[in-house]
Amino acid sequence: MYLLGFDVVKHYLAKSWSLPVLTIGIISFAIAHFLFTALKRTLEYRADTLHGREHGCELPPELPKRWPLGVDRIKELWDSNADGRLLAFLCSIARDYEPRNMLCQHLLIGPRAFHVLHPKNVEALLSTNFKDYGFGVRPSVFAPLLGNGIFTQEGAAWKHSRELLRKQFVRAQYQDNRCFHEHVGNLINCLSDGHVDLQPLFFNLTLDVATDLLFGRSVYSLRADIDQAADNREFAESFNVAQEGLAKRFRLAPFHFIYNPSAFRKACRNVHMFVERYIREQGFMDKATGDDDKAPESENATQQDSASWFIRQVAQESATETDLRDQLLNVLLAGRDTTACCLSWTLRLLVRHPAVMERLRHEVQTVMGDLTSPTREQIRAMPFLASVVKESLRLYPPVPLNNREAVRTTILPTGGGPDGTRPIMVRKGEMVVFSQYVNSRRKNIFGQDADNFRPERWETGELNDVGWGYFPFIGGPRQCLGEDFALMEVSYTIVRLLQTFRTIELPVGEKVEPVGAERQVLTLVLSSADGCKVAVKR
Ligand code: HEM
Repeated sequence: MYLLGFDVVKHYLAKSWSLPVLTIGIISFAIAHFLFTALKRTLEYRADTLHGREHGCELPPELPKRWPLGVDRIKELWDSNADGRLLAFLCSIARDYEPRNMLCQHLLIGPRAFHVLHPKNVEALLSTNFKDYGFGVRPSVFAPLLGNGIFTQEGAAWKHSRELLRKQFVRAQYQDNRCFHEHVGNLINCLSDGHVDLQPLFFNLTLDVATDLLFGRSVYSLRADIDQAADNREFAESFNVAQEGLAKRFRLAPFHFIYNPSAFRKACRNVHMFVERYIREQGFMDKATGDDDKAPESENATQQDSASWFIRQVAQESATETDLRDQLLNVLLAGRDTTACCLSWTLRLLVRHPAVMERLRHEVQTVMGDLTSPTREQIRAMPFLASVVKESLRLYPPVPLNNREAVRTTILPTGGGPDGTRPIMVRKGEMVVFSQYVNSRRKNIFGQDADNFRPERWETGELNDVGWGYFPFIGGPRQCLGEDFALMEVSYTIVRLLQTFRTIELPVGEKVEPVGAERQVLTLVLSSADGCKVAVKR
């Protein structure tokens, strides 16, 4: 075909009159293509408008703005982000829409974006009309580090990855807590009586645990000052740099390609080489694993069997070494920072609420007595601990802000029109933003004390019908696969810290601000700008 086309072009060029004819032909084709596309878009737009009218759709109000194109709003957004208070700013806007639970805004550049607050709209977005939405530019933002894995895929490829990984996570739920024991021990060994910032240590902990689970080999970043191997250290550092790069690209969204410095590329390369080398050394792609593999729950399984079991199972269904590498890195990214942030915010809240800390200590002591190393059953017998973590995830969801892009024109069930009850049409290519952080502070969802840390609200039954008002792990088909694992890791760590240290309290002179008033760092996840400083005593 190609050669045939080439011959035709050559034939025309050979004739003296052919060049102008060719030029006119190309210009005519371009104009025809433009007109055809414009006509197609106009017809689609009209058909969508009609569809919206038939369903009684109306737009929600626009975000009030003083300057053309809402430049004032964009500036406010920028300033509040630089000040570490972007989410507080979004909450202040949402307050104006409280009774309707819906707002709409136009971005300076790019398509219209709807910010949904109403639980019915969140449900439509993440569950009922799941198929109408995609990730937009997310896959290409994350591609340099994550390639092609569950976190970046959509459609059939995502379904395959989801099924593959889901099986491993279901099995992982039967595991005992051996996977946490060693690393939480290393964390505790880093702490001596006195003041410490727990936040960076929690990031090390969750990296060590996640690499152990996924690769069958921890990078032991908590042993960096003792005996961490050089290649592990290089991996841990490179992974941090690569992840910071992804966060920067994420903020640039459609212009993410602008950010691709050599340090970022080098960090991604190092991470890839580390994982590939390990896959090759262990022969994960060569060994056909089968039923005789000792599953982690089997009685004869050793710690090593449990540790490399995950990677062997994923290897079995990965076509190439790169596929396997990408899947592992996707899960590592999904599970590492999120869990560290949850731990950090929970401890920050606990030291600022001594009565809650005291009640939690009492529960841990009652269930555990003199036993250390809590089992899954023991952790499940601590309902107050579960409420504390749930409340911390409500006020500080590690993924506080998220979005989807409509892949076809679709409808949100409520929030449009003057009384805020009409459905809203979302046209193909428009964005929908959703935020657990903002929703968590809605008084018409969580009551008058929505801003306060009160774990008891999860015990009284007052939130039995909260439904899609609470979604820190989102929900629907793309619900977090690591939820159970993360909750176990967080709970295990808190129990061990409380058992080891007689007191864990706010250091003298540390600020006590109202919940949500502190400075925050928003990357892909939400962390505290001032860390998690505590005073510990054995
Ligand atoms: C407190 C800790 C965690 C929180 C709050 C959390 C939250 C989330 C959220 C909000 C998503 C959806 C992202 C989106 O689609 O835009 C997600 C997806 C995911 N999470 Fe988690 N996560 C946590 C821990 C973990 C852990 C420990 C793992 C694994 C070890 C993990 C594995 C995954 C995976 C594989 C997905 C992708 C699911 C899919 O797209 O089908 N997460 N998580």
